[in-house]
Amino acid sequence: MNSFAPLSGLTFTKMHGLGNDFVVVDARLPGPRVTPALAQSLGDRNRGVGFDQLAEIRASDRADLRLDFWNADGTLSGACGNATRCVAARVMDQKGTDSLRIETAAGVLQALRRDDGRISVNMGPPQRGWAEIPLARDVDPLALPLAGVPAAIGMGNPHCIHVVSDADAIALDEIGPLIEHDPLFPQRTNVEFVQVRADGSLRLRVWERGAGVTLACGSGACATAVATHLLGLTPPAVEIEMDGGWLSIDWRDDGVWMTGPTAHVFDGTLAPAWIEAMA
Ligand SMILES: N[C@@H](CCC[C@H](N)C(=O)O)C(=O)O
Repeated sequence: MNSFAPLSGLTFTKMHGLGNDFVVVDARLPGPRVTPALAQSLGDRNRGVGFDQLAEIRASDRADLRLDFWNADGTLSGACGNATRCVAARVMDQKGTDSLRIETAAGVLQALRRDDGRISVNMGPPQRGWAEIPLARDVDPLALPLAGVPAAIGMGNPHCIHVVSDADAIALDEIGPLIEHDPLFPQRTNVEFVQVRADGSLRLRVWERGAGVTLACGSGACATAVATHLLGLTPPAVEIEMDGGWLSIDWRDDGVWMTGPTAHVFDGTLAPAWIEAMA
């Protein structure tokens, strides 16, 4: 017997989509419930496991499963595109299927495995009205009264998209938190800086609400593709390069489809003593 094996505790799976990394916990199994404090402690990259988001699987009577998303700061989000694709990939592997329906706070989402192994999720229609995004007051979501005149789009979570000439020149870790907490966003916001390249692809960098700079953001890529299309800069289907790699986004009649790779990194068990010390 491995003498380092924990006796019992909370099991989890570590996954990532383009370096946007996740701890996946199956709350249908016995074990401690996820709370804001547990999410925050688990998200600590030094004292916990570390993640951008924690995806909590729960039972659903409307779909194959339900997912709830926790940010590293212990707050909940209505959507997480990359975690949805990652969990879909793992569950499809386990069930031997190529399609899955996943209930989220933003609705029931369809996930599919493509022939090349990439996973697609239909994130549903974007929210374009100021109250649904939500914004604090009635302003034009495509021309916000903020520096740089960014656009706001909801994908089950709020996004503030800035079109810039050089996305790599932006001091994301300085500007990101200021916009995340701007009073125009009553639920705070994710913050995107996007550059439209000569070949029609997009270069995107994201400051995530509740997580900071991440290597990729699925809902951010969807919101950005919607915004650049509405602004007349791109067709409805576009390739987006983030720091962690590429996502294909396609805004169709039935919703915004997002396609990209996923990776299963490892499975683990939290030591009971760690859980007790954290409580
Ligand atoms: N990484 C995500 C978005 C996660 C949630 C976000 N930080 C929020 O609070 O809305 C994605 O892939 O969509």
